[in-house]
Amino acid sequence: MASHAIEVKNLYKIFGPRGEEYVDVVKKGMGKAELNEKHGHVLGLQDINILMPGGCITVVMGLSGSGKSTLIRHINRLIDPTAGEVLYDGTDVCKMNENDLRQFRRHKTAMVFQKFALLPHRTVLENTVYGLEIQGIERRESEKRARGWIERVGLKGFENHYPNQLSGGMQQRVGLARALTNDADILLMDEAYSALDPLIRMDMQTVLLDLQKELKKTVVFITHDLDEALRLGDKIAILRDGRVVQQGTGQQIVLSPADDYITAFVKEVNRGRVVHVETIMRPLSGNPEGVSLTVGTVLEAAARTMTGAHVATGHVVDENGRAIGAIDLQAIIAAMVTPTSHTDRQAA
Ligand SMILES: Nc1ncnc2c1ncn2[C@@H]1O[C@H](COP(=O)(O)OP(=O)(O)OP(=O)(O)O)[C@@H](O)[C@H]1O
Repeated sequence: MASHAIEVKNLYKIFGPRGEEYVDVVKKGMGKAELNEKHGHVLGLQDINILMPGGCITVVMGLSGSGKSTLIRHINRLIDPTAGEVLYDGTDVCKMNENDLRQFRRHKTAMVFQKFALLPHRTVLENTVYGLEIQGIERRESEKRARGWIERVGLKGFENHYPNQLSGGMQQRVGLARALTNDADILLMDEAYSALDPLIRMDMQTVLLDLQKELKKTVVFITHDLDEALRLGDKIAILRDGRVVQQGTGQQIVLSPADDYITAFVKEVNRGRVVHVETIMRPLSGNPEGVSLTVGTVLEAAARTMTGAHVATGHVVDENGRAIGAIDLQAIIAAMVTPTSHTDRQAA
């Protein structure tokens, strides 16, 4: 069975007329500044290797100019790589012929943009059916599907409104409904929520997480916001200057930042709301003691439960209620305290 995973392998993008000529020097260690200075070419991405598992949300995070948009645009080949592969279910998107690429883009991928990209003269319904219209799907069927998704994203009753009659959050819901109506396996979201107010942004994150529980699409989500990355990402890849500096689960990144750059990024994160009890539990020795904490409970909630029950010990249980580890309040508090730097942590 197809896994619907996306595998980015040894990907390089060097912007400029003779990018291919400089792949080797970059491989040998020439950095972005030197390449620009000596050869007038821009190093967009270098040696990117990321497995984006099917049915999961992979977040690509990084500051402005780190290469996030360049990377996501390779997935539906809006940009051709200078070297490397982008495999989807084993097929290299970069080698598809024109017809296969058109089919892939139309049927397998859908994009959600920061600026919504809605057609202003079309209503919510007409914007949502647009993709199906292009595919030549019969109106009755396309409208039925569109109305279903409009309802799912919480816009029932707004079908006949125009984009300028809607708030930013509502417009982004239309963008999401339009993308989902396509029924594509891959959802590409490029800074989709970055223009929204914080509360609306949280709402939209919740909408995506709720839908994803059921839809299990392969989502690639670009953001420069770590809180958003930690909330949404089953997996997070952090880019800097066109390179992946660290990839893993949010917890791995917060607990074991790969270098001082990532440490600085995660410093302000409330680890109590990110790290799960199973991550820091120790093996059970003897009978389970204290309060029972289900896998997935975050440290802050665990500490609250223990304090409420006036105990300093607990055990972690799996989905079936089986005890799988032990934990105590002291370990929880220790894990909630942020290490000062990567170097300090290594020395500790
Ligand atoms: N068409 C292009 N020609 C030349 N350089 C480019 C081109 N597109 C992107 N770049 C450069 O590639 C690097 C990565 O850019 P990219 O837009 O992918 O970063 P980003 O992380 O998405 O940034 P932002 O968050 O600001 O959108 C930057 O140095 C950028 O200037």
